[in-house]
Amino acid sequence: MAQATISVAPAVTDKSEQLCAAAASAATYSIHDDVGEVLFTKQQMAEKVVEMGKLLGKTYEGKAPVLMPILKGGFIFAADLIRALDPCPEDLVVEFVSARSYGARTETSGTVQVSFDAEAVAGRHCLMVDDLCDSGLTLLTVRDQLLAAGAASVASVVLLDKRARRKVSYDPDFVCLDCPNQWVAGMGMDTNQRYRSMDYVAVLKPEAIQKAMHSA
Ligand SMILES: O=P(O)(O)OC[C@H]1O[C@H](OP(=O)(O)OP(=O)(O)O)[C@H](O)[C@@H]1O
Repeated sequence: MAQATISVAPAVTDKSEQLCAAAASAATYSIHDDVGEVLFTKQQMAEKVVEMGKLLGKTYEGKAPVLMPILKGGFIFAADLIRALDPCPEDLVVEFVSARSYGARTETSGTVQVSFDAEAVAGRHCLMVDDLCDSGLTLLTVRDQLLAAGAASVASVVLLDKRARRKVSYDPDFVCLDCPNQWVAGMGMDTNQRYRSMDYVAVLKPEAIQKAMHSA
């Protein structure tokens, strides 16, 4: 039998800039072609997630928290954060929250549709995990519904906080990075469902936003 060999590429600590440069010269389309500016690199975010994992690990030690990723955008940050919790709280459980307000738009619709398992949160310390706090409406709405379902406490952690866009009286309890007032994508954040898989946060080219918004 022929022996299979796997070639190992040289270690790269951060690929964001190289990906954009490579996309610019590539003949075939890549989502990286649509990037106007890289705002936060993979490495910058990874460092913040490690710090946050230590802070939250200590904060929730002995509290048996419920980690609640807010779908869809929060799933990538939540996956990174849960593995960074140090120490990992005993009896930690994960429950997903479905929340949606933007759809194929860049402004919140003003109404957030929320669903979660109410039985799983009664009497528990809940930590909402989201990619972004923008108007604040999503986290405010989910928090109120968790408290109404009997949660013992509700706090939030976000990867990015876009304070300039706040429309309601709500600030996340834990913030990894402050975000400028620009439409951003990547690390779970979408533009009409695209770009969530980029492992960095970017400002898209205006024409790319228009194209994504008008795609099926
Ligand atoms: O502070 P806000 O103005 O409420 O905006 C923040 C929310 O918007 C995005 O979700 P979106 O409703 O776009 O759904 P998605 O997570 O499925 O992309 C994001 O993931 C946050 O949950």
